[in-house]
Amino acid sequence: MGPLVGAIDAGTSSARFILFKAGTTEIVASHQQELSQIYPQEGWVEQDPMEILNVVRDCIENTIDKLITKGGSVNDIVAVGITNQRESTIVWDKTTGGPLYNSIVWLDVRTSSTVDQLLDEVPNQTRNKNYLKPLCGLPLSPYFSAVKLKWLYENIPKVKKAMIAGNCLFGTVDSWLIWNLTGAQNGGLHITDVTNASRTMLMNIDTLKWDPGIPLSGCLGDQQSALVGQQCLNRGQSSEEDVQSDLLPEPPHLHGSGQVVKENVFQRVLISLRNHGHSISMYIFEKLGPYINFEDSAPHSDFCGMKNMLMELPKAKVTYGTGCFLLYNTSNIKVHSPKGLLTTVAYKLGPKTPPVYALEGSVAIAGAALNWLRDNLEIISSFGEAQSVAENAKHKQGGEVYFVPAFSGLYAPYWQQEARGVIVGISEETENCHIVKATLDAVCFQTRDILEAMHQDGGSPLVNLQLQADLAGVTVMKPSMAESTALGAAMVAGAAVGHWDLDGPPMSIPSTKWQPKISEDERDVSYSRWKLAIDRSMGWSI
Ligand SMILES: Nc1ncnc2c1ncn2[C@@H]1O[C@H](COP(=O)(O)OP(=O)(O)O)[C@@H](O)[C@H]1O
Ligand SMILES: O=P(O)(O)OC[C@H](O)CO
Repeated sequence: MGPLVGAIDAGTSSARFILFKAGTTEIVASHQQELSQIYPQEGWVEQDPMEILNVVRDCIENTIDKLITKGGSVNDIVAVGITNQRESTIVWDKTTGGPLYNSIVWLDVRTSSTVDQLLDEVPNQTRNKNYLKPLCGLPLSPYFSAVKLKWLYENIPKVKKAMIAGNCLFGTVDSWLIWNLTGAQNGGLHITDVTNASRTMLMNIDTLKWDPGIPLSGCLGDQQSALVGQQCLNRGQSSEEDVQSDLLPEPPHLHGSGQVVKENVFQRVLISLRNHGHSISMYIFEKLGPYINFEDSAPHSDFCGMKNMLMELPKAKVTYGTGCFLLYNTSNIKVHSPKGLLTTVAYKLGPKTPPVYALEGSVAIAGAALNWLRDNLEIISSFGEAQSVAENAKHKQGGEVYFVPAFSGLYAPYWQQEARGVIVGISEETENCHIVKATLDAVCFQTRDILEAMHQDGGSPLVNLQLQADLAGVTVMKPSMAESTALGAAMVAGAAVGHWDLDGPPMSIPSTKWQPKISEDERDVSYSRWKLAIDRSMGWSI
């Protein structure tokens, strides 16, 4: 059956293990299991590190069982990659191997006051959130690992004691899993990679060094992995000069629509809706309006040729899981965003290759809002039901409802840790279906917020892509193989052992393309109402 490449995808809501046929997008066997979340106090989100580890182990074991049933064997697996929820902070005792505290999940906002204190320490009393951005690419926010680690040191005596004794290991979920899967107390590797490290606030994004430096390799944060899996790569580009020329293409000859469309940088945004059914994606794309064209299903290769579409590979993707993350590959260039986007490491393929960077728009609550409808409000019984329930709202009064799911503040482009969720526009006619619809709308509006920020960000490379977009219109593709995150980890792991050629032509992934069905006026009116709802969510938890 082999060679096969495995990918461990340890997300926030679920973990999976997936076996791909090397060099292809074909899934041979997989297993997925949900993960529980612990909410000890308002705004606190934890997970049990042992549960994460055990669920990952179960996923691996079940997948192997399925492989064997199909006639394969463990010996067919030539490499395993790992991809994971980022920022979540785990500390454990290197002598016992036991966690010293639960994982503090990326969504957790207990460190708001820690961030506040840090802001007080910014020179010249400016309280500038972006003070460290030139160094690490990130604003000061409870989102990132460093503040979570500081909180653990200051608040959990066991952690402080182990740190002082030199027995405490810190890591994001990738490090925790790798340490355990490579022997734990008996020589387990305590490593991470630059994509995860770039989200701790502890790594300099220029030098890619810790303070002091440690060489890293081996895995990818889940959103960067999805960027690779969606093939938003810079194939064959090794120098800054090459990158520049790619970003300054000759204006292409426009075939097809014959209409020059003024659009944004995202002429091609790849969307990965993991677990989300077809109809729900339809709904989302309809809402994303100006950024999307819908056309018939067509294989990836057709897409590349269509409308003489610039022969360029896609550079951006959005992935919807617990949160929603849009990453735009900016090649060797670190684009600093004045509009609240993060400058992050996209990937680094081996010790001798230069790092590739990305601009990221992070949204904390996307799929998690559906969990809230199911588990807290109990107004849907399954995720799959959300679409049909929301459809009912179309035929009923009471539909002017907007829901800003700022459960733990708002991330990009607002970075407002004091924001909290609001549902506005409720009338006597409002029913469950309106709330469900408003939840799905919120996922779309938040993505649009990010797209707007990217659009406005301008900056030299993006402005040039804008020109390209002006001519091409906008196409968004949803790959039929939705496990882009795991695929990225498999690609990188496979490449490291010579079983995946990342420089070769892109793999052909059948995809569906989308374009809006509602009018621009309708879209603009609802988006301006969304902005009003955002205003109402701001500053609530002060
Ligand atoms: N059929 C569906 N339709 C819409 N959303 C779904 C569906 N199935 C799962 N989801 C959403 O996807 C999220 C989980 O996706 P997953 O890829 O497991 O996330 P993560 O990578 O964060 O672990 C859940 O929050 C859930 O709300
Ligand atoms: O669990 P996901 O897939 O929503 O991803 C979580 C992110 O990595 C958090 O930054």
